[in-house]
Amino acid sequence: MTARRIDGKAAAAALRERVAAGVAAFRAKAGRAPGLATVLVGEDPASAVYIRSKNRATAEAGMESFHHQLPDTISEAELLDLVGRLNADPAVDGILVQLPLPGHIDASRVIETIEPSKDVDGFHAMNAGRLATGLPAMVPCTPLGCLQMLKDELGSLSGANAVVIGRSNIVGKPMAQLLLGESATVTIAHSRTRDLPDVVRRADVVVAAVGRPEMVRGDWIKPGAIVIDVGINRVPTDDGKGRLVGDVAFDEAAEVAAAITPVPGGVGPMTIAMLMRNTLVAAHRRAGLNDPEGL
Ligand SMILES: Nc1nc2c(c(=O)[nH]1)N[C@@H](CN(C=O)c1ccc(C(=O)N[C@@H](CCC(=O)O)C(=O)O)cc1)CN2
Repeated sequence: MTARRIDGKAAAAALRERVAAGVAAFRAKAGRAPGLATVLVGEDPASAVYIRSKNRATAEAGMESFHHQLPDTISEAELLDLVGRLNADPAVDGILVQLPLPGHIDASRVIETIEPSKDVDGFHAMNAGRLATGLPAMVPCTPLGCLQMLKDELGSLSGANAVVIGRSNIVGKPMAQLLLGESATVTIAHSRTRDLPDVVRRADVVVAAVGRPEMVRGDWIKPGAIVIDVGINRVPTDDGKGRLVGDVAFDEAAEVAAAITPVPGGVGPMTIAMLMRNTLVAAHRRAGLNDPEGL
Protein backbone atom coordinates (compact mmCIF):
# COMPACT_ATOMS: atom_id res chain seq x y z
CA MET A 1 0.00 0.00 0.00
CA THR A 2 1.41 3.38 -0.94
CA ALA A 3 -1.64 5.57 -0.24
CA ARG A 4 -2.22 7.38 3.04
CA ARG A 5 -5.14 5.86 4.90
CA ILE A 6 -7.59 8.63 5.78
CA ASP A 7 -8.65 8.02 9.38
CA GLY A 8 -12.38 8.81 9.53
CA LYS A 9 -12.62 7.73 13.17
CA ALA A 10 -9.96 10.23 14.24
CA ALA A 11 -11.47 13.03 12.13
CA ALA A 12 -14.92 12.26 13.58
CA ALA A 13 -13.60 12.23 17.16
CA ALA A 14 -11.93 15.62 16.62
CA LEU A 15 -15.13 17.09 15.13
CA ARG A 16 -17.25 15.71 17.96
CA GLU A 17 -14.94 17.39 20.48
CA ARG A 18 -15.37 20.71 18.69
CA VAL A 19 -19.14 20.21 18.65
CA ALA A 20 -19.17 19.45 22.39
CA ALA A 21 -17.32 22.73 23.05
CA GLY A 22 -19.84 24.53 20.82
CA VAL A 23 -22.72 22.91 22.71
CA ALA A 24 -21.34 24.17 26.04
CA ALA A 25 -21.10 27.70 24.58
CA PHE A 26 -24.65 27.43 23.16
CA ARG A 27 -26.06 26.32 26.53
CA ALA A 28 -24.43 29.32 28.21
CA LYS A 29 -25.94 31.72 25.64
CA ALA A 30 -29.38 30.17 25.08
CA GLY A 31 -29.99 28.71 28.54
CA ARG A 32 -30.92 25.34 27.10
CA ALA A 33 -29.31 22.40 25.31
CA PRO A 34 -29.75 21.72 21.58
CA GLY A 35 -32.19 18.83 21.08
CA LEU A 36 -32.19 16.05 18.49
CA ALA A 37 -35.23 13.81 17.91
CA THR A 38 -34.56 10.48 16.22
CA VAL A 39 -37.28 8.26 14.76
CA LEU A 40 -36.77 4.59 14.00
CA VAL A 41 -39.57 2.61 12.36
CA GLY A 42 -39.19 -1.17 12.68
CA GLU A 43 -36.38 -3.42 13.83
CA ASP A 44 -33.82 -3.38 11.01
CA PRO A 45 -30.63 -4.39 12.88
CA ALA A 46 -28.25 -2.07 10.98
CA SER A 47 -30.60 0.92 11.40
CA ALA A 48 -30.91 0.12 15.12
CA VAL A 49 -27.09 0.19 15.45
CA TYR A 50 -26.85 3.54 13.63
CA ILE A 51 -29.63 5.06 15.75
CA ARG A 52 -27.98 3.87 18.98
CA SER A 53 -24.68 5.45 17.85
CA LYS A 54 -26.46 8.71 17.01
CA ASN A 55 -28.26 8.86 20.36
CA ARG A 56 -25.02 8.04 22.25
CA ALA A 57 -23.11 10.72 20.31
CA THR A 58 -25.90 13.24 21.03
CA ALA A 59 -25.67 12.64 24.79
CA GLU A 60 -21.84 12.69 24.73
CA ALA A 61 -21.92 16.09 23.02
CA GLY A 62 -24.11 17.46 25.84
CA MET A 63 -27.29 17.66 23.73
CA GLU A 64 -30.80 16.42 24.53
CA SER A 65 -31.80 13.22 22.77
CA PHE A 66 -35.47 12.35 22.16
CA HIS A 67 -35.84 8.89 20.66
CA HIS A 68 -39.06 7.55 19.12
CA GLN A 69 -39.17 3.80 18.42
CA LEU A 70 -42.16 2.84 16.29
CA PRO A 71 -43.45 -0.56 15.13
CA ASP A 72 -43.18 -1.30 11.40
CA THR A 73 -46.99 -1.63 11.36
CA ILE A 74 -47.37 2.12 11.97
CA SER A 75 -49.31 3.92 9.23
CA GLU A 76 -47.84 6.75 7.17
CA ALA A 77 -50.47 9.10 8.66
CA GLU A 78 -49.34 8.25 12.21
CA LEU A 79 -45.70 8.86 11.31
CA LEU A 80 -46.56 12.19 9.66
CA ASP A 81 -48.49 13.12 12.79
CA LEU A 82 -45.40 12.45 14.95
CA VAL A 83 -43.24 14.55 12.61
CA GLY A 84 -45.81 17.37 12.92
CA ARG A 85 -45.57 17.25 16.71
CA LEU A 86 -41.75 17.29 16.59
CA ASN A 87 -41.90 20.27 14.18
CA ALA A 88 -43.95 22.15 16.80
CA ASP A 89 -41.83 21.14 19.83
CA PRO A 90 -39.55 24.06 20.85
CA ALA A 91 -37.10 21.69 22.62
CA VAL A 92 -36.41 19.90 19.31
CA ASP A 93 -33.87 21.58 17.02
CA GLY A 94 -33.25 18.60 14.75
CA ILE A 95 -35.43 15.76 13.45
CA LEU A 96 -33.94 12.63 11.95
CA VAL A 97 -36.10 9.85 10.52
CA GLN A 98 -33.84 6.86 9.94
CA LEU A 99 -33.92 5.44 6.39
CA PRO A 100 -34.88 3.10 4.88
CA LEU A 101 -38.54 3.18 5.91
CA PRO A 102 -40.88 0.19 5.43
CA GLY A 103 -42.31 -0.10 1.90
CA HIS A 104 -45.83 1.08 2.78
CA ILE A 105 -44.49 4.50 3.86
CA ASP A 106 -43.53 7.12 1.26
CA ALA A 107 -40.12 8.33 2.47
CA SER A 108 -40.25 11.51 0.38
CA ARG A 109 -43.61 12.51 1.89
CA VAL A 110 -42.11 12.05 5.35
CA ILE A 111 -38.99 14.05 4.48
CA GLU A 112 -41.05 16.87 2.94
CA THR A 113 -43.13 17.07 6.15
CA ILE A 114 -40.08 17.85 8.30
CA GLU A 115 -39.75 21.57 9.03
CA PRO A 116 -36.73 22.56 6.84
CA SER A 117 -34.95 24.41 9.68
CA LYS A 118 -35.05 21.15 11.73
CA ASP A 119 -34.04 18.92 8.79
CA VAL A 120 -30.60 17.98 10.15
CA ASP A 121 -30.29 15.29 7.45
CA GLY A 122 -30.54 18.03 4.80
CA PHE A 123 -32.85 15.87 2.67
CA HIS A 124 -35.82 18.30 2.34
CA ALA A 125 -36.25 19.79 -1.16
CA MET A 126 -35.97 23.27 0.36
CA ASN A 127 -32.51 22.45 1.71
CA ALA A 128 -31.46 20.72 -1.53
CA GLY A 129 -32.51 23.83 -3.46
CA ARG A 130 -30.74 26.18 -1.07
CA LEU A 131 -27.54 24.12 -1.35
CA ALA A 132 -27.79 24.13 -5.16
CA THR A 133 -28.22 27.91 -5.23
CA GLY A 134 -25.46 28.66 -2.72
CA LEU A 135 -27.77 29.78 0.10
CA PRO A 136 -27.27 28.71 3.73
CA ALA A 137 -28.80 25.24 4.01
CA MET A 138 -28.82 22.13 6.13
CA VAL A 139 -26.38 19.92 4.20
CA PRO A 140 -26.59 16.08 4.14
CA CYS A 141 -24.18 14.59 6.67
CA THR A 142 -22.37 12.02 4.51
CA PRO A 143 -21.30 14.40 1.71
CA LEU A 144 -20.41 17.04 4.29
CA GLY A 145 -18.14 14.50 5.99
CA CYS A 146 -16.57 13.57 2.65
CA LEU A 147 -15.92 17.24 1.87
CA GLN A 148 -14.28 17.76 5.26
CA MET A 149 -11.92 14.83 4.66
CA LEU A 150 -11.08 16.11 1.16
CA LYS A 151 -10.31 19.59 2.46
CA ASP A 152 -8.17 18.10 5.24
CA GLU A 153 -6.18 16.24 2.56
CA LEU A 154 -5.95 18.83 -0.19
CA GLY A 155 -6.60 22.23 1.38
CA SER A 156 -8.10 23.74 -1.77
CA LEU A 157 -10.24 21.81 -4.26
CA SER A 158 -10.28 24.70 -6.72
CA GLY A 159 -9.79 23.46 -10.29
CA ALA A 160 -9.53 19.79 -9.25
CA ASN A 161 -11.19 17.23 -11.54
CA ALA A 162 -13.70 15.46 -9.31
CA VAL A 163 -15.79 12.45 -10.28
CA VAL A 164 -18.76 11.48 -8.11
CA ILE A 165 -19.98 7.97 -8.91
CA GLY A 166 -23.66 7.78 -7.94
CA ARG A 167 -26.51 10.25 -8.33
CA SER A 168 -28.65 9.71 -5.21
CA ASN A 169 -30.40 12.65 -3.56
CA ILE A 170 -28.72 11.71 -0.28
CA VAL A 171 -25.07 11.48 -1.36
CA GLY A 172 -24.25 11.87 -5.07
CA LYS A 173 -26.14 15.06 -5.94
CA PRO A 174 -25.32 17.03 -2.76
CA MET A 175 -21.69 15.85 -2.97
CA ALA A 176 -21.48 17.26 -6.49
CA GLN A 177 -23.00 20.56 -5.31
CA LEU A 178 -20.50 20.83 -2.47
CA LEU A 179 -17.56 20.14 -4.80
CA LEU A 180 -18.90 22.73 -7.27
CA GLY A 181 -19.13 25.18 -4.37
CA GLU A 182 -15.39 24.61 -3.82
CA SER A 183 -14.74 25.38 -7.53
CA ALA A 184 -13.88 21.80 -8.49
CA THR A 185 -14.71 20.63 -12.02
CA VAL A 186 -17.36 18.02 -11.32
CA THR A 187 -18.56 14.99 -13.26
CA ILE A 188 -21.48 12.93 -11.93
CA ALA A 189 -21.16 9.38 -13.21
CA HIS A 190 -23.82 6.67 -12.84
CA SER A 191 -24.97 3.29 -14.12
CA ARG A 192 -25.50 4.60 -17.67
CA THR A 193 -22.17 6.44 -17.92
CA ARG A 194 -20.17 5.25 -20.92
CA ASP A 195 -16.54 4.19 -20.39
CA LEU A 196 -16.77 4.69 -16.64
CA PRO A 197 -13.19 3.46 -15.97
CA ASP A 198 -11.87 6.10 -18.39
CA VAL A 199 -13.98 8.83 -16.80
CA VAL A 200 -12.65 7.89 -13.35
CA ARG A 201 -9.05 7.72 -14.65
CA ARG A 202 -9.18 11.49 -15.35
CA ALA A 203 -10.15 12.35 -11.76
CA ASP A 204 -7.94 13.95 -9.11
CA VAL A 205 -10.74 13.25 -6.63
CA VAL A 206 -13.00 10.19 -6.73
CA VAL A 207 -16.09 9.87 -4.53
CA ALA A 208 -17.64 6.41 -4.92
CA ALA A 209 -21.27 6.13 -3.77
CA VAL A 210 -22.86 3.42 -5.90
CA GLY A 211 -23.56 0.67 -3.37
CA ARG A 212 -21.81 -2.04 -5.43
CA PRO A 213 -19.10 -3.97 -3.59
CA GLU A 214 -15.57 -3.18 -4.88
CA MET A 215 -16.84 -1.98 -8.26
CA VAL A 216 -14.11 0.64 -8.65
CA ARG A 217 -10.87 -1.16 -9.47
CA GLY A 218 -7.28 -0.07 -8.88
CA ASP A 219 -6.56 0.43 -12.58
CA TRP A 220 -9.41 3.01 -12.77
CA ILE A 221 -7.54 5.30 -10.37
CA LYS A 222 -5.24 8.08 -11.55
CA PRO A 223 -1.87 7.90 -9.76
CA GLY A 224 -1.92 10.38 -6.88
CA ALA A 225 -5.73 10.74 -6.73
CA ILE A 226 -7.68 11.07 -3.50
CA VAL A 227 -10.33 8.35 -3.15
CA ILE A 228 -13.35 8.68 -0.85
CA ASP A 229 -15.35 5.46 -0.51
CA VAL A 230 -18.94 5.97 0.68
CA GLY A 231 -20.03 2.36 0.10
CA ILE A 232 -20.79 0.07 3.04
CA ASN A 233 -21.52 -3.38 1.62
CA ARG A 234 -21.67 -6.61 3.60
CA VAL A 235 -20.28 -9.53 1.56
CA PRO A 236 -20.39 -13.24 2.50
CA THR A 237 -17.35 -14.98 3.99
CA ASP A 238 -16.56 -18.68 4.55
CA ASP A 239 -17.14 -18.38 8.31
CA GLY A 240 -20.67 -17.05 7.63
CA LYS A 241 -20.07 -13.80 9.49
CA GLY A 242 -19.65 -11.65 6.38
CA ARG A 243 -17.39 -8.62 6.13
CA LEU A 244 -17.80 -5.00 5.16
CA VAL A 245 -16.30 -3.70 1.94
CA GLY A 246 -16.66 -0.39 0.16
CA ASP A 247 -17.47 0.45 -3.45
CA VAL A 248 -13.71 0.58 -4.15
CA ALA A 249 -11.32 -2.40 -4.27
CA PHE A 250 -9.27 -0.99 -1.40
CA ASP A 251 -6.00 -2.95 -1.74
CA GLU A 252 -5.76 -2.29 -5.49
CA ALA A 253 -6.66 1.39 -5.26
CA ALA A 254 -4.29 1.94 -2.32
CA GLU A 255 -1.38 0.95 -4.59
CA VAL A 256 -2.12 3.90 -6.88
CA ALA A 257 -3.91 6.64 -4.93
CA ALA A 258 -2.28 9.29 -2.76
CA ALA A 259 -4.90 8.84 -0.04
CA ILE A 260 -7.97 6.67 0.46
CA THR A 261 -10.71 6.15 3.05
CA PRO A 262 -11.07 2.61 4.46
CA VAL A 263 -14.37 0.77 5.02
CA PRO A 264 -15.14 0.54 7.87
CA GLY A 265 -13.54 3.50 9.64
CA GLY A 266 -13.73 6.10 6.87
CA VAL A 267 -16.84 8.00 5.84
CA GLY A 268 -19.29 6.24 8.24
CA PRO A 269 -18.04 7.75 11.51
CA MET A 270 -17.93 11.21 9.89
CA THR A 271 -21.63 10.90 8.98
CA ILE A 272 -22.58 10.69 12.64
CA ALA A 273 -20.17 13.47 13.68
CA MET A 274 -21.67 15.74 10.98
CA LEU A 275 -25.17 15.00 12.32
CA MET A 276 -23.99 16.40 15.67
CA ARG A 277 -22.58 19.42 13.88
CA ASN A 278 -25.82 19.98 11.92
CA THR A 279 -27.90 19.75 15.10
CA LEU A 280 -25.76 22.41 16.77
CA VAL A 281 -26.00 24.62 13.67
CA ALA A 282 -29.82 24.17 13.58
CA ALA A 283 -30.04 25.12 17.26
CA HIS A 284 -28.05 28.33 16.62
CA ARG A 285 -30.19 29.32 13.63
CA ARG A 286 -33.44 28.61 15.49
CA ALA A 287 -32.19 30.69 18.46
CA GLY A 288 -31.33 33.59 16.14
CA LEU A 289 -27.58 33.21 16.79
CA ASN A 290 -24.79 33.28 14.20
CA ASP A 291 -23.56 29.87 13.03
CA PRO A 292 -20.90 28.42 15.35
CA GLU A 293 -17.37 28.92 14.02
CA GLY A 294 -14.67 26.32 13.39
CA LEU A 295 -16.98 23.41 12.59
N1 LIG B 1 -31.90 9.47 8.03
C1 LIG B 1 -30.78 8.88 7.57
N2 LIG B 1 -30.80 7.58 7.25
C2 LIG B 1 -29.66 7.01 6.76
C3 LIG B 1 -28.46 7.75 6.65
C4 LIG B 1 -28.48 9.12 6.99
O1 LIG B 1 -27.46 9.86 6.88
N3 LIG B 1 -29.66 9.65 7.46
N4 LIG B 1 -27.27 7.13 6.25
C5 LIG B 1 -27.21 5.68 6.20
C6 LIG B 1 -26.87 5.00 7.49
N5 LIG B 1 -26.03 5.74 8.43
C7 LIG B 1 -26.58 6.74 9.13
O2 LIG B 1 -27.75 6.81 9.37
C8 LIG B 1 -24.71 5.29 8.76
C9 LIG B 1 -24.13 4.21 8.13
C10 LIG B 1 -22.87 3.75 8.54
C11 LIG B 1 -22.19 4.36 9.58
C12 LIG B 1 -20.89 3.83 10.07
O3 LIG B 1 -20.28 4.44 10.93
N6 LIG B 1 -20.45 2.68 9.58
C13 LIG B 1 -19.25 2.04 10.08
C14 LIG B 1 -19.40 0.54 9.94
C15 LIG B 1 -20.57 0.05 10.72
C16 LIG B 1 -20.70 -1.46 10.74
O4 LIG B 1 -19.80 -2.13 11.25
O5 LIG B 1 -21.76 -1.94 10.29
C17 LIG B 1 -18.04 2.54 9.30
O6 LIG B 1 -18.20 2.86 8.10
O7 LIG B 1 -16.97 2.55 9.89
C18 LIG B 1 -22.75 5.44 10.19
C19 LIG B 1 -24.00 5.90 9.80
C20 LIG B 1 -28.53 5.11 5.74
N7 LIG B 1 -29.64 5.68 6.43
